[in-house]
Amino acid sequence: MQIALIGCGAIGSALLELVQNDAGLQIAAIVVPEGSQDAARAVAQRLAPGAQVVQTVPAAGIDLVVEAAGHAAITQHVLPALQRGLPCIVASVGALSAPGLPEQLEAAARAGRTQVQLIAGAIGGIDALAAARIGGLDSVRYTGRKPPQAWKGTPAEQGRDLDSLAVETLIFEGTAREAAAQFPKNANVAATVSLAGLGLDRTMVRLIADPAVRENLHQVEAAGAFGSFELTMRNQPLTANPKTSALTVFSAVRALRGHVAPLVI
Ligand SMILES: NC(=O)C1=CN([C@@H]2O[C@H](COP(=O)(O)OP(=O)(O)OC[C@H]3O[C@@H](n4cnc5c(N)ncnc54)[C@H](O)[C@@H]3O)[C@@H](O)[C@H]2O)C=CC1
Ligand SMILES: O=C([O-])CC(=O)C(=O)O
Repeated sequence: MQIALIGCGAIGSALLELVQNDAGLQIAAIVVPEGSQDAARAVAQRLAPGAQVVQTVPAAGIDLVVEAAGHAAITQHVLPALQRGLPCIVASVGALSAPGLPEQLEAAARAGRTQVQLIAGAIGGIDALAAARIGGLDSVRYTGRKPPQAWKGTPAEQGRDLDSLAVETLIFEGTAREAAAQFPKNANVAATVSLAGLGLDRTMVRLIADPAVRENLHQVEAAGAFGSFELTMRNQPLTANPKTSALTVFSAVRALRGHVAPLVI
C-alpha cells in the first residue's frame, strides 16, 4: 500500500521509524509546508528514502493518507484527498470542533466513496465509549493534565508564568468544542472523547497544568445505560514534542497496519 504522510514533526518522524520495515506499507510521499521541506527531506533520507517530499498529496500513486500535521491540514489536504477517493487516517481530531467540518468530511468521504478514520490517539476506551453511546450515555467528563511546559505557546500562558507554577492550576473548564478550538495541540483527545460519546457541546472538559506530573494524564469518567467507567491514562510524552504522547504515534501506526493486516483487533 502506497502511503502519503501529512506532517513530519514529532508524530510523523516517530511513525516513519516504526513502519520503515513494514513490507505492506510504503511511504510514497511526505506532505509538509514549504518552510518544513528541508527538515522533512533530512528525516526522509534516514527513514523513508523512497518517499518524495511535497507540498500537496500527489495526484496519482497513493492508496492511503495519514495526517499528523495539525488542524489546518484537514481542510487543506484531507478534504480534497477524500473527495478523490483516498481513505484518510486523521490524528488532528480537534479540527472537527470547527462548525460544519464534520459534515464536510462526511460529504467528501461520501463523494469519494471512501472513509475518514479518526484515531483514538493519546486516549483509550474509545471503543467502550462509542459502544456505550448506543445504549445511551448520561454524562462524560474528560480531564487533561500535563506538566506546565506542555502548555507553552497556548492560552494557558495568559496571566501566568508557567515556569514558576508551584501547584496544579486549572487552565480551562468548558465544553469539548471550546477546548479543542482554544488548545488545538493539546485538546484533540477532548474532541475524540466527545465525538465518540456525548458530542462536542455536552462533554465537559477540564485542562490542568500540574508541576507534580511528568506524564500526560488523561482521565475519562462516563456513565449511562451500560453502567459506568473511569479511565486514567499516564502517557509518556515524546521528547520531540512534550505536548504529544507517544501513544498517539502507536495509535496512528495501528491504524495504518489495520489497513493491510488479515486480522484486525
Ligand atoms: N489525537 C491525538 O491524541 C493527538 C493529536 N495530535 C495532533 O497531531 C498534530 C501533530 O503533532 P506533532 O507531530 O506532535 O506536531 P509537530 O509540531 O511536531 O509536527 C507538525 C508537523 O506538521 C507539519 N505541518 C504543519 N501544518 C501543516 C499543514 N497545513 N500541512 C502539512 N503539514 C503541516 C509541520 O511542518 C510539522 O512537520 C498536532 O498538531 C495535533 O493536531 C497531537 C497529539 C495527540
Ligand atoms: O498527546 C496527548 O497527550 C494529547 C494531546 O496532545 C491532545 O489531545 O491534543
